[in-house]
Amino acid sequence: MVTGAPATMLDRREELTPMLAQYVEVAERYDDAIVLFRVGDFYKAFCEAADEVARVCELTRIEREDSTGTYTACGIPVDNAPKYLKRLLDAEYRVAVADQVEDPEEASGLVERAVTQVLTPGTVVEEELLAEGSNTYVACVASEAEGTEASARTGSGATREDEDQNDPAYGVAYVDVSTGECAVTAGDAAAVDEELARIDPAELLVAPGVDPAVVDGADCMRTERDPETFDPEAARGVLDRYADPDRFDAAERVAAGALLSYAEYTQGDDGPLEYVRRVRRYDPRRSLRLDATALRGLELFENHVGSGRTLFDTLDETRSALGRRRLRAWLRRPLVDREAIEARHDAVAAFAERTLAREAVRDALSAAYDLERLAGRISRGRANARDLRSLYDTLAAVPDIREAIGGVDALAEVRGDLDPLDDLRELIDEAVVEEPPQEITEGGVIRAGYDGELDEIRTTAREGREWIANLEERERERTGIDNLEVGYTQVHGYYIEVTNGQLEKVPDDYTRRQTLKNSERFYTPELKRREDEILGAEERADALEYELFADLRDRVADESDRIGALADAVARVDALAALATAAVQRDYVRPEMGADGIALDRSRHPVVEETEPEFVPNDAALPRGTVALITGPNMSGKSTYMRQVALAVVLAQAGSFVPADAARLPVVDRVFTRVGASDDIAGGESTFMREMRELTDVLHDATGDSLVLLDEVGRGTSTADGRAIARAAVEFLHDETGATTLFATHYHELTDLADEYERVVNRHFAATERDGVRGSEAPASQPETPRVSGDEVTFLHRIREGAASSSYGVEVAELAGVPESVVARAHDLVAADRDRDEGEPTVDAGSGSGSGSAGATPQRTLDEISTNGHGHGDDGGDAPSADPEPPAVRDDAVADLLADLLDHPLAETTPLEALNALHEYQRRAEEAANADDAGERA
Ligand SMILES: Nc1ncnc2c1ncn2[C@@H]1O[C@H](COP(=O)(O)OP(=O)(O)OP(=O)(O)O)[C@@H](O)[C@H]1O
Repeated sequence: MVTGAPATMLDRREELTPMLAQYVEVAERYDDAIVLFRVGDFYKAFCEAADEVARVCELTRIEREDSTGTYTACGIPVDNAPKYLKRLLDAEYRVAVADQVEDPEEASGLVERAVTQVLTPGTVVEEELLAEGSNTYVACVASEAEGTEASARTGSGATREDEDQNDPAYGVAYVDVSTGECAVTAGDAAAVDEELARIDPAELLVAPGVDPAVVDGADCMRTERDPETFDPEAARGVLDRYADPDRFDAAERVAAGALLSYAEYTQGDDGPLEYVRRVRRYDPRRSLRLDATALRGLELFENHVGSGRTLFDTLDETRSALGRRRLRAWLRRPLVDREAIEARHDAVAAFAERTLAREAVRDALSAAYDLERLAGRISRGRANARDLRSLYDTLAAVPDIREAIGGVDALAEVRGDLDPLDDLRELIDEAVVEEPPQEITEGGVIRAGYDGELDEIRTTAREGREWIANLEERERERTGIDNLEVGYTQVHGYYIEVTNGQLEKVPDDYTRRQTLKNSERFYTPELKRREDEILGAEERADALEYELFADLRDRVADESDRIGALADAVARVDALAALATAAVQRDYVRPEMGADGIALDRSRHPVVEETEPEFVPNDAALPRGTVALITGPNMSGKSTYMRQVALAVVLAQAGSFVPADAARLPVVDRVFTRVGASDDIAGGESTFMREMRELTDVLHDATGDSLVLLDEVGRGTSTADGRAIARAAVEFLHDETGATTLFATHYHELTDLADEYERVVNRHFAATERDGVRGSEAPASQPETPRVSGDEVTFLHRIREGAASSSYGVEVAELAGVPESVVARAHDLVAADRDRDEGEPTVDAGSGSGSGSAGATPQRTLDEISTNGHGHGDDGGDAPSADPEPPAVRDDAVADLLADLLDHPLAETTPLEALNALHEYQRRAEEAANADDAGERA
């Protein structure tokens, strides 16, 4: 990274020209940024900074030579700056833009320049650099106990319980500098992780005392700040400019204060950001909690595989950037207050029932500009006349929206908030012409009739121009020179031109101004006077227009609270109309809230159904506290089913209708997931370690009001361990947490739990396969016609009562194109395994990681191991040579080992302890095996 003052320039400091010396001076103050200097129509960088700008932006460098020697320079054209600035930001640069802060014409000597803005990924406000329908946040994490104390407490030796008691309160603050939205909350380390996942900042500031592990999950640019900005008193001082600091906790104060001080710094350090009108303090528990794993697992906003579509994409029927951001926020933080949820459902229902009103509203919204960002620009003094006209156009759409939803009770509240700001609209319309120019310093902005003085000046200028327009004719008549012409040049002003042949007719009051080859140019005293008058008037008019405009902009800025409130209402209307549109177009149903458990009739997965032409709807009946064990072949639809149940919950609580024929849903406090292919190895953790970490979170934090999705828990380790962990987890969820749980598993023996535990139920996914190979679902017993094609498995994607008997791993391997010989061999092994088990359910070859299907050791069931010690008899000639004979083990040692494993208090085990424990269990298993071998040899 090349930031601050370029080294070469520092070395030659004494010799630099005044302008380069000025560059070095500014660059030294912004040593964390690459500094760009406004010179003419370019933003320029010099020496090493120039080399870097040229490299990142793919621009040419130029060699410059002056009295002090040669140096390189690189310029970004001002007109096309956003494109290049974006490249620098993408390369994780902060860019300090130094503008001329003095009129070059008035400057004596070097024009004064100062940094007017520091562009950073999280604080950009340029329209061209911002994503339209989403927020760009910069966030800050600080801890209450600054310094070493805080980090010492979260050291890895602590158990979760210890952590809970001692965990310092962290403050998390975030701000969108383009809209002024700013909020802050506090919580423990886990809450920080969860909040950062939801905020999804583009840039993060971390206070010095915060343990780096706490912010590990945030995948964005880190920004270092001077430790002093995190000083509690300094932070309080900054926050005080925006809100009463005593409303916040110590950690919140530090986070918000340090953050706002950074935001001010990036906007040119001109003091408080007027458009950050409030610092909202919120409690994450007042919304349905979705941590990073859940957001990812449910693919709300991101999808790394498959169609690439997300839940948000599917629902996004909004018509404005405001609405789009709001819908995102609703999905990110669904509600937990039943009344509030039902109020949203009422509003969506009202829109869903009224097609005309809905379409009228959506049409009107299409004309709406991004009010929040407009208001931001207006308050920052960066709005031009076109921005004010955009505000006018948006305000002009409001009455139509109000009219369309008039008289609808469920929409009365939002209608009431849709204040069309008539006074402001009239003011703008009176002041600003309909199609103003881009520039606000060159006139043509203010309407006639708005200001008496301006009108007078303009009249003077106009009369002057009229007088000049008629001059040619008058002078031709007066002098008898037929070809006399009146013209104007930038340099010489107005002139009367007479060709050489007519010069003798020139009257006495003509004064020579310029001699050309074939003609002479003259002026008269009156022409000169008029010229001065016109030019003076135009200049004064431009200056006055600018003044009037700036004044108007300030008056509009004074109304930013009202504009903000209107923006909020427009965002709500758009999001509600969008949800209604999605509901109507995709046939969603209004959920009945407050049920004691989940009951979905013919529910669908909102995203998969869009791409799957024959999506099979499925019911879900899960009374509160049910643990549903879901078995079935690979690819049969288990993950999809679990996700669709969770998505119904999320959608309902976000205010949406849900994809089902009927839905009765509880209000859930938290959705936990450990679903699907989250085998990404983030942060260098092993897959299993990550899985256990996620499981720990679930077991630790789930409540009776939570919904838990677990997919193939334990598959990251050996079958026996995985099975033990899965069983223990089910027992714990049933006995201790009481969370409603969907648990997909390939460990068929877990299905026995349904006999032992009251609220454990079995569900399975059916498939048919070529005749006679396996008797999973006898085609005749099925209500629907089974889809058997050739000798392939056909998935019915239909959930049923009871447990599956088979997992079809080998068939799936075949579908996936695993070589025929391997498939054939795997079939043989599965058959041999089944013969041995005599119908006893076992873990299928091909389950979990799928390794079993390609020739690994067939696994024995838990019961086999614990009851007779020796799982398998002789395999005879059928056994593959690679298959070692299962080690004979001593019953007592194994029984003890299993008992310990099953009793292991998972909920109180940190991931590290889990690994250690596993290591110990493995050691004991080996010891038992060796002891037995030794016994046999003796
Ligand atoms: N109800 C359904 N109707 C139609 N197609 C479905 C349905 N459910 C799932 N599918 C399709 O089946 C495929 C497999 O689904 P899914 O990943 O849910 O299976 P799975 O049982 O979880 O598989 P695995 O055990 O291998 O993880 C997906 O591509 C999906 O599009």
